[in-house]
Amino acid sequence: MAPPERSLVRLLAGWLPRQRWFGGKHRPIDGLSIGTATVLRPGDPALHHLVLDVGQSGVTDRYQVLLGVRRDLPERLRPGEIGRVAAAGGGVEHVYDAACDPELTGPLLAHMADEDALGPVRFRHAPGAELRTGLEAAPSPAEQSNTSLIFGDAYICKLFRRLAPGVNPDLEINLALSRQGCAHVPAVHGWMELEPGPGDGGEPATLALLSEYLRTGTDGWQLALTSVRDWFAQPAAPGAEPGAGAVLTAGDAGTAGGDFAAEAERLGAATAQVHHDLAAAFGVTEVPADELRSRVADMNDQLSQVSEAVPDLRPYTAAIRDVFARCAANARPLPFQRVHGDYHLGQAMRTGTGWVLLDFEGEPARTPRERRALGHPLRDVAGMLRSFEYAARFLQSGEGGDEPPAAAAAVEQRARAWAERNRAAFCRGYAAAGGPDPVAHAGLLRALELDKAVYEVRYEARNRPSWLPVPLRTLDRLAG
Ligand SMILES: Nc1ncnc2c1ncn2[C@@H]1O[C@H](COP(=O)(O)OP(=O)(O)O)[C@@H](O)[C@H]1O
Ligand SMILES: O=P(O)(O)O[C@H]1O[C@H](CO)[C@@H](O[C@H]2O[C@H](CO)[C@@H](O)[C@H](O)[C@H]2O)[C@H](O)[C@H]1O
Repeated sequence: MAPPERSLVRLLAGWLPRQRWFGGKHRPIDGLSIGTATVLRPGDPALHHLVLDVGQSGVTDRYQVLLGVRRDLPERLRPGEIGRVAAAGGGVEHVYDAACDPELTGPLLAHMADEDALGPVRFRHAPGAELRTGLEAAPSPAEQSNTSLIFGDAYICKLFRRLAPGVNPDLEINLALSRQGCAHVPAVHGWMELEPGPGDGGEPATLALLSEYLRTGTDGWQLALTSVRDWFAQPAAPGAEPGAGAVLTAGDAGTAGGDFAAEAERLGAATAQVHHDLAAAFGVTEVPADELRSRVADMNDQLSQVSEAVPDLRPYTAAIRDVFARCAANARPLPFQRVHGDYHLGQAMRTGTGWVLLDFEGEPARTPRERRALGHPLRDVAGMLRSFEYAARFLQSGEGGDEPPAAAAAVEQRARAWAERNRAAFCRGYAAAGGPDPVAHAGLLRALELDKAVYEVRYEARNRPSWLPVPLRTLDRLAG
């Protein structure tokens, strides 16, 4: 690529907001500059590693991009094209998203095996790990906040897109849990990091995490949706009129072909085990009641911000505030610890040997400090309970579509029965394996679930507006 890079910056400013992983889609980009640019592979095709400083509403975020540069762009790479720039020796070159080019991403593995350092980009492997190199990488088709590359059937490498200073909690927690001998996380094989610049506090920022690829795994979200589909395909109970009350119950949801409850219970147990190991690795702090009250104040702040931004939330805000107020009024000292922080069915994979938990990065919209903050483990339980609600309601059409009210009520009743059965099973498994009993902490759990639902309203409004009805649909009951 030829300097100056002004035309590249312009191209990137147009391309970024169209990327699933770009966290600032809801705000215009006020300024974009290239923080670091490192050639990881010269020639044609070339691989450039860029850290971009993206200014939006007075805040600057750092994003990582891998750019491929070629004189001729083969058809298969066209979907990733970002644009054309002037070439150093005259003429033009194509710039594209290198994540879709195995010729460029394959060598990342060899760099990790050799622990290379190229400019500020350092490659590391886990202590004692002997990496298999020469594997072809393909971008993962998963719906995700970052970009993952799958190397053969051996490794998955997650390229963190929005960078935060210091070690990423996903790497930090996976390494710590592996050291504890935790069976519910994938093995860490390597990572990439960026040398700290001035003002980074001397700690390298994690750029990528290379983990064991769980080739026998199916993600919990897909498994749950299969079960929900089966459940919705069941004929109505004999004599039942569509919409008639009390026809289908949580117990009936267990008679459907693909019952998920046993898996939900095992997932609850795995979650409790991971919480136990997190406590062993990072410790537990008994926080005073005031700390919980201060967290509730943060929950109220988030509620105000989201209802300001998303008017559909406003009808529920008063009821949500009441639940938060009751939680604050009943506050007492609680044991806080490191938790997952963004726990849902897509963060758990069912493998041949049991459930494995993924992605300990925390919620993408939170600051690095918030992501690392200690919390009550029921926060994760609340996240997963929300996910059962999501799965149950995912197949419901739009806002009820053109269905007559009675049919819509019957559908809602089925969704509720599936969610109730699996929520209860998960909580049972969690408590039986030693986690704090969700039933005994009902007020706290309800407040945490509502807080998560408010977060989801903002997440969906920003990232997937067509999904917004999903969290809204559950607020009526949860806040009532
Ligand atoms: N170790 C793994 N083995 C197999 N698939 C994985 C693994 N880690 C993640 N995945 C798949 O990739 C998806 C996204 O991973 P995740 O870590 O949640 O990424 P993100 O933080 O970008 O959302 C998961 O839902 C799962 O389907
Ligand atoms: O990308 P991440 O996995 O880090 O998490 C973000 O995206 C999730 C969606 O991909 C989002 O989860 C919400 O949708 C799920 C269904 O797709 C559902 O199971 C979750 O319960 C619901 O919160 C998550 O909130 C967000 O942080």
